[in-house]
Amino acid sequence: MPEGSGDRTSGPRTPGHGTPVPGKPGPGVRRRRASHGRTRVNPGRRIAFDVLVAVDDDDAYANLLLPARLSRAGLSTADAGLATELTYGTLRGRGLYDAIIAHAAGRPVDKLDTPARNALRLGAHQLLEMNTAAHAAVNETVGLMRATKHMKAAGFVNAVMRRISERSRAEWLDLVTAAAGDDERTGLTYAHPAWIVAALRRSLTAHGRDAGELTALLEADNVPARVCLTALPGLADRQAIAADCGTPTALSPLGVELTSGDPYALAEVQAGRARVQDEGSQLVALGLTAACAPDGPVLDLCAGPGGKTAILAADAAATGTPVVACDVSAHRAELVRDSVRAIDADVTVLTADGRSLADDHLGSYARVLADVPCTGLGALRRRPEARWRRRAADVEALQPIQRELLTRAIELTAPGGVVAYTTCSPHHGETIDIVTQVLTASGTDVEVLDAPSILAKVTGQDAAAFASAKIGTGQAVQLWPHVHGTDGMFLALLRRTR
Ligand SMILES: C[S@@+](CC[C@H](N)C(=O)[O-])C[C@H]1O[C@@H](n2cnc3c(N)ncnc32)[C@H](O)[C@@H]1O
Repeated sequence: MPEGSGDRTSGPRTPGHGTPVPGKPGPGVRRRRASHGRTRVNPGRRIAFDVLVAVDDDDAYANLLLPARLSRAGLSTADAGLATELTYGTLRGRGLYDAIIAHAAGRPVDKLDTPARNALRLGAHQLLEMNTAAHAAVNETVGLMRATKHMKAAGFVNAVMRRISERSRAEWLDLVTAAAGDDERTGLTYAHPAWIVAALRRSLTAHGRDAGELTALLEADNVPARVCLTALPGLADRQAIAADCGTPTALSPLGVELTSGDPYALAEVQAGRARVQDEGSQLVALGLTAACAPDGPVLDLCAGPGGKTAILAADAAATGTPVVACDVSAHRAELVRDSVRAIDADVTVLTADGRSLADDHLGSYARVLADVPCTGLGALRRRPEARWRRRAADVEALQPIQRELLTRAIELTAPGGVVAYTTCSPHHGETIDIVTQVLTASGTDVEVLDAPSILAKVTGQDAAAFASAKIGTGQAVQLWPHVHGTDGMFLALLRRTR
């Protein structure tokens, strides 16, 4: 029998004294009348619940759906803040909450109906992370079931919530990790699946860092990213934007960290002269513009939605250099067109598979950006559900296209020209391994540049701040959320020698 169905016979086999039986209210909790028409649910909590159900049922993206729902609902700042904390916090902590719910309900969470499962996740987050008083968290979770007309599940949810409320987070953690291996325990503690814990540990060392940084990295993934803007060079006045609503970023010479307000409401953003963009994304685009290369056109091979294209185009506008931007998705190519609308540059946007751009493009570009599709393991703080959606097998599945796109990027580059290979993942299998494999196949036609020194010039920092894996005679850059405060962007700069 699927759950949320008021199955009163299931649940733990030997409930102890005072332990509520799923489907029946426990001591001290009065059963509310089934007057769902009158059950009031905080609008922020209701939106969080709807988003969780859509993420679970329809593979929706919380970072897109939640802002849309919030702006439609016109909530107070407090309620919008509550909705955001409930949604993101619950999605991030799903691994631990599911283990606890399964224990308290006596069955795995995938045997529960979607509404009951997500109401319980929300309730567990309130109880164990937000320290909401037990009676309030239980009543609000049950009220949510009633308000959304899941009357039969309300009793079951009530009983499971009461059982969860009997232990603290630390006690639950001890209980559900008692038989767990190291990575699983670390994952449940720091809200990551065990395979990502293992992959990030290995990636830290592969990029020349200490495995002891793992906890700091996992914690950084659980902190919402700073909101940063790029003031496009020649179009927007960075200092003026910073004076208005933020502070200049420490690393990117184009960046402003927003300290208040809605970035999309800013006049400069609406006019396309400034863009919302992570500081790490700014840096890898600037790494390509700062490398020494012959004069000649610029290609952005995987351009959508156009954040980096806008930087490349603004830079190229100063010299009248043509820019070609390509994306396999027509919708994303359209976003690229929009990203450069304010820039007075010669930009051509193509909808095409970068692996098979027409042969007349071969060997013709002075600078090529290959910002390839990847797992996004460096941007987990932006997409709280992504860590639970991704699978270890995704890394391997993406490798062929990453290799093909980088190989094609090199073929499209003129002799002496520079390719930037970038990912928003630090996974060694998508970064160092891909560059090494493609270099091996390219023989002596390609050399690896010293990307840390190039970024040092861009940022005014010491190159050591960006030191990462040595590849051939050069070195890549791996940015980290816990070190640089940016997304985990990877950058390798390669010169085609002939
Ligand atoms: C990491 S995103 C690029 C982000 C972009 N550079 C930016 O800064 O806004 C990767 C992009 O590659 C595109 N893509 C995937 N496969 C491709 C292919 N074979 N050829 C060209 N683009 C591709 C995806 O549609 C996606 O827009």
